[in-house]
Amino acid sequence: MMRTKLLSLVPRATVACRHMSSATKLTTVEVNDKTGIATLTMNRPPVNGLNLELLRDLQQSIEEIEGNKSCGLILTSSNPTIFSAGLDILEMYKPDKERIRAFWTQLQDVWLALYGSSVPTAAAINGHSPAGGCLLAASCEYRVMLPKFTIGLNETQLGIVAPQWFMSTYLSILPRREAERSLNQGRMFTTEEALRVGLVDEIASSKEEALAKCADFIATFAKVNPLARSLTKQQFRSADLQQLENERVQDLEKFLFFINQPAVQKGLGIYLESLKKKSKN
Ligand SMILES: CC/C=C\C/C=C\C/C=C\C=C\CC(=O)SCCNC(=O)CCNC(=O)[C@H](O)C(C)(C)COP(=O)(O)OP(=O)(O)OC[C@H]1O[C@@H](n2cnc3c(N)ncnc32)[C@H](O)[C@@H]1OP(=O)(O)O
Repeated sequence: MMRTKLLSLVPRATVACRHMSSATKLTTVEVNDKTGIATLTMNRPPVNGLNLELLRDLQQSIEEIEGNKSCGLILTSSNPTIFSAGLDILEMYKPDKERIRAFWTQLQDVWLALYGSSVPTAAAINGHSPAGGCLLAASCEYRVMLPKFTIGLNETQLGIVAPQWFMSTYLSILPRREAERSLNQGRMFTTEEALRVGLVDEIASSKEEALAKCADFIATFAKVNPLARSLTKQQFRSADLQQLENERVQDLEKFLFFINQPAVQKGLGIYLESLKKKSKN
């Protein structure tokens, strides 16, 4: 394994990091030698749109962290204002038949790996986090968010329906009434609102502070037996994980049927146009 000191890329207070993966282009993994915590950074400009390749790299990085006996995983973004814009709409608009199957299957794999991860997980949400971005953050056990950003499962606003496992992820954090209402509304929460409803656990004023708070959360497990901790986590999450495992093929077919509806394609086209117009103004 390649061991590179990345002192210039990390805050001064951090002692040393092992750069575990450099082969992947869209994610990086750095393990802090002192704490043993791995930081997984998404790096797909301009908005960390979750396309097939980013999802593949995410899964590879999660597996790398699991296999490397890291004490925990912190998910974050290299973009200073966007954690992740969610699924790359270009994967779903006028899709290629084979690629869209691979894309959705890969998204399932990433969720199974992250939601079911055996190590403690936290998200340092250093920017906007709509839809699939929110799903990733919500799949972690703890969330620290920077002010003046937004987060939420906004699928209904785009005319699409969040599948059951997106809902289960919300329900693992939010009270049922809040989860149902905000999913139906496609509500995006400001950082402060997200804290109030419990969608995020803490607010930090900088990315460094968010990473430190995530590391503090992970450190709360330092004296807990790791096997007891991970089996307990698994028991909490196994029904949700098992449900998708059992229904993977049906879930894929439902997604393909839904996304290929002319009305859904039309809606996605209009939404993409509105995003493009906005970015030109
Ligand atoms: C019964 C049920 C059965 C099955 C289930 C069926 C269906 C479920 C299917 C799908 C589930 C989908 C979940 C998703 O994740 S959908 C994606 C939702 N994402 C969004 O709505 C976010 C949209 N983007 C934004 O709000 C903003 O871009 C921003 C806040 C993230 C960032 O704002 P900025 O002002 O900083 O940047 P922009 O100028 O807006 O964007 C720059 C650039 O990026 C393009 N872009 C933005 N987001 C996306 C995206 N998600 N996909 C693709 N492209 C995106 C944007 O168009 C700009 O492009 P140009 O520079 O103009 O080329």
